[in-house]
Amino acid sequence: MVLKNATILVVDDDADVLTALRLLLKPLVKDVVIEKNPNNINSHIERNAIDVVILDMNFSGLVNTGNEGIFWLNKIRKLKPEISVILMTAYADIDLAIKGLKEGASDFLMKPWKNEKIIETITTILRNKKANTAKQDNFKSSNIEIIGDSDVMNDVFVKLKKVAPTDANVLILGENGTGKDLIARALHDNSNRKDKPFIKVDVGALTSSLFESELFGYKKGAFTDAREDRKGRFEAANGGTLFLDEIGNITLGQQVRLLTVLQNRQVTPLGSNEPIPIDIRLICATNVDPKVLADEKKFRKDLIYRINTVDIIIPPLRERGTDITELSHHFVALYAEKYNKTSFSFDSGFISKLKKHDFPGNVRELQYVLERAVIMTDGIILKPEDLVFSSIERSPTSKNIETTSLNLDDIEKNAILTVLEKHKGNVSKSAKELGITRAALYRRLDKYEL
Ligand SMILES: Nc1ncnc2c1ncn2[C@@H]1O[C@H](COP(=O)(O)OP(=O)(O)OP(=O)(O)O)[C@@H](O)[C@H]1O
Repeated sequence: MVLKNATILVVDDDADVLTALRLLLKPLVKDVVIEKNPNNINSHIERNAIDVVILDMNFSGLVNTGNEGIFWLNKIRKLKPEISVILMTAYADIDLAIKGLKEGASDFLMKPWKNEKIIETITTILRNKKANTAKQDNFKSSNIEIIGDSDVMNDVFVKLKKVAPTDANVLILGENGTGKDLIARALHDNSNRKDKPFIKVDVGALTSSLFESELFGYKKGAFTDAREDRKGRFEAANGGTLFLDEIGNITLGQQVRLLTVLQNRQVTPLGSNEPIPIDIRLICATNVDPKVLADEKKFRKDLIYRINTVDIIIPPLRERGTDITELSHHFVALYAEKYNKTSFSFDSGFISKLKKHDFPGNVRELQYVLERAVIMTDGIILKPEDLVFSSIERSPTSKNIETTSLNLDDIEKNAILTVLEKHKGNVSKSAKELGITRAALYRRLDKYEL
């Protein structure tokens, strides 16, 4: 796909290396240009539309600058900053390669190289470039970067681009952790309402008594604890977007109340007789199987029609092909920065191990696994052993749990695992049953390393 249209320049003073790389890449890319003498880099990049340069770091003393690779890297960056540079280095020069990353190289490869690693590195660089250009054209958002270049995700992006500027109600469907929240925000950020509020409510986690007061607001004295007037979330979102998450988990009674507000386009706070007109764009999301939503005993058809002018189905991570590579580079770079670590490179088995896992917790699970890997590793090359998959995503069984202990932590851990098992790993439902927020449940999952 991206490789097919790429032109690669390989610069190395070893003729065998040039031949081997040309033979490897020629069938995959548009063109491979090879060059022994780095002094000619300039004319190649002026003459050809080079996408990626694979650059050796040692050129038997052609220039005397400490290191030739870094010298030529800087030249390329100065002349054509849009060209990506991959440094080729021997293991002993790894510190220099890291210096190269800091100076703008996209990645480095170690000699002797593995063919699949070279192809994967080039593909990732080209994909990131393409995704960034596409995002600049399509989905500009100040703080959201939605990674993905698989066909299934590109279909999602095409739909998002069409729907975002309209006021259509959108229903986002997808498993836990697929990015529904992120997509909802992106829809708002790319709509005409972007300068107005974006209000998210996790309706699935609201108890029946909280549902109305939270959504519709209340007047002072409406019930015992109502010590002052409080705006509901509908009113808070006025002019902007209201995002109702976990909509598939609300009761039939709650569905009726929601439908009434949506039909009348007005809310009446508890304890008041004066309806307030509301102007919101509604986005809903759920991880509930669409078949359940189609079951009239569980979900009202009239409500579904109202919230679902357009539906967007976010595919699970295991169906997104090589997006996993791109997301991994993204998260590893993010966490390397967060934890003040150096740039990381991936051992060839690292991505293979990720690809073999089926990620029931989707992108969120990948994110946690990579954050843990970045924190725990001592090296600069991430290896398969650095990946530890969490057991909570694989419906845990209470058989593993110490049930006789009366230690409070054990009891809490036990309760969490039991509830997670009951709800097949669904964090929202589990949090609701445990009587805590999703954030509080995630904190405990972290605490018990579940
Ligand atoms: N395509 C993506 N690119 C970058 N980050 C992503 C992507 N998809 C998801 N994420 C990240 O993964 C995490 C989980 O995403 P998000 O909360 O949007 O999922 P969700 O489907 O709403 O989950 P849940 O069903 O549990 O509410 C977030 O940190 C989000 O930023």
